[in-house]
Amino acid sequence: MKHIVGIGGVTNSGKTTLTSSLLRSLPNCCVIHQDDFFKPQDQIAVGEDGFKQWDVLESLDMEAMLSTVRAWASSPHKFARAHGVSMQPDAANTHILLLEGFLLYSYKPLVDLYSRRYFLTVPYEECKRRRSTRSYEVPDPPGLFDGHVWPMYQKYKREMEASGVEVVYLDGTKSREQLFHQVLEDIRNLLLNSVAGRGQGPAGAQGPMRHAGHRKAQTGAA
Ligand SMILES: Nc1ncnc2c1ncn2[C@@H]1O[C@H](COP(=O)(O)OP(=O)(O)O)[C@@H](O)[C@H]1O
Ligand SMILES: O=C(O)c1ccc[n+]([C@@H]2O[C@H](COP(=O)([O-])O)[C@@H](O)[C@H]2O)c1
Repeated sequence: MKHIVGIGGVTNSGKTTLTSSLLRSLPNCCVIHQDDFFKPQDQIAVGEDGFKQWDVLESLDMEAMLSTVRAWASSPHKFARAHGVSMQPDAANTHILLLEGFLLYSYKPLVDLYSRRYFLTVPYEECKRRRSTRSYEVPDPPGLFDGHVWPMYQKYKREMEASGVEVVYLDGTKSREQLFHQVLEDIRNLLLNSVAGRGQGPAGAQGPMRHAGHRKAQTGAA
């Protein structure tokens, strides 16, 4: 059984933190981080507001990300081996791919492939506070959060909701432990139900995917 699980949501909501914990606890689990698919800086458009437009789908090479997902789907064993994930013999038929990122559910070719779509939220003030302590490869210029990051988050979230994509909202102000246990239990139920033949997700993975090369991917041993 192949399952693609999305860990999406606003910047600094705890996506990477949660994903790392899940990766250590789920069997035969690989991960792809959307941040690894940012285009080079010189390809990022500058908006009328003067800011580089990092927080739009066009700033990401989503075709390359999709190819990486397809590589996993076409041969999860091979993908796991290539990324140092050792197979758990007692769960040999279970394969999980975590996709982690801030714009996971806005790219149409991927949106139906998830067995579960989690979406972490944090309120504006907390998000801004966490973001101010974060250092990215390209540091935030003054005013970026209010002028670009938060408005784009709101725009994409509104569009996602309007398009009817089904997500499971998670409150990113809960403790790391609470979030981890909540999601781990939910995914374990998902796995049990799919083994029992009930509530099977789309397992994007089951579709007619061909193997495709990938640019960057990270994985973790279960
Ligand atoms: N549940 C949580 N409660 C409080 N702070 C958190 C929580 N999860 C993560 N953080 C902190 O928030 C910041 C962003 O976390 P991170 O996992 O990198 O978020 P994201 O991947 O969504 O940008 C980090 O400083 C991290 O330690
Ligand atoms: O990783 C990078 O190279 C990078 C370069 C410029 C900007 N970012 C920011 O990365 C944010 C998304 O990542 P995250 O982990 O905060 O959800 C997004 O809000 C961008 O503004 C990230």
